[in-house]
Amino acid sequence: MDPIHIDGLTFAYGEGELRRPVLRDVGLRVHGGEVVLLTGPSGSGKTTLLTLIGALRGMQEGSCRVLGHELLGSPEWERVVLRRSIGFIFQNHNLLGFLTARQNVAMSLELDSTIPEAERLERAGAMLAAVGLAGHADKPPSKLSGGQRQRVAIARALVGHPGLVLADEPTAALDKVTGGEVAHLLRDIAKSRGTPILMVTHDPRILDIADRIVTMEDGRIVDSVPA
Ligand SMILES: Nc1ncnc2c1ncn2[C@@H]1O[C@H](COP(=O)(O)OP(=O)(O)OP(=O)(O)O)[C@@H](O)[C@H]1O
Repeated sequence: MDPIHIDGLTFAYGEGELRRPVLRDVGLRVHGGEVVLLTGPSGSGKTTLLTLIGALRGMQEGSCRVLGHELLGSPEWERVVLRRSIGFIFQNHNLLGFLTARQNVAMSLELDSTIPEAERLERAGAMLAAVGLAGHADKPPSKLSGGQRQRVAIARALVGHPGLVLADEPTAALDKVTGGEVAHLLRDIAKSRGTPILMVTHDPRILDIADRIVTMEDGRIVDSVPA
């Protein structure tokens, strides 16, 4: 089964007279190992769709199957289980300032109590080396550049071998060269592991990392083309 399989997904914010539909009859598949970029005008519903797929928001109508879990009507415990299988990367990295890069990455392995702390830190160090930060593992985020912080966020999202990566504008705060490097790095690591990526982006400079580009307008998917 595809890691993401959505049919007839409709979603609205607000209730009664204030109810505002933002997603209308969305259907989307993301295949194993595929890198899909989700693009479209501001307000077209991209982030809302990503948060529904990531089980960060409750479904209202339609079917949304992610890594084998149907999210319509799913209980919170199942959504928690699913979220642990997803690597999330956001625009503002969300690293904890009082921890080192290595500790930030290791933290995402803490949910698995079978991994001893020494191994968590070792795996975090290896993952930081894989994103080119071997010499920076013991620095706090404040001592790193924007691009380096986003690499830490990539390491944190991937260290637990997630079944899916969801990224929301991961390069928006970076300059052109750094944004391109970070996007390619994420793509290369995910491809080498066969991990699918769904990434919301406005950034035309990184469209070349995609296998497929999906365009949304006014809550609907209007285009889905191989890159
Ligand atoms: N929590 C919320 N409550 C009410 N309305 C919301 C909420 N979040 C988003 N919206 C509205 O839903 C619509 C879709 O927003 P969404 O953030 O999903 O779009 P987007 O395509 O990701 O936009 P952008 O590219 O600007 O981030 C917008 O009109 C937005 O104002």
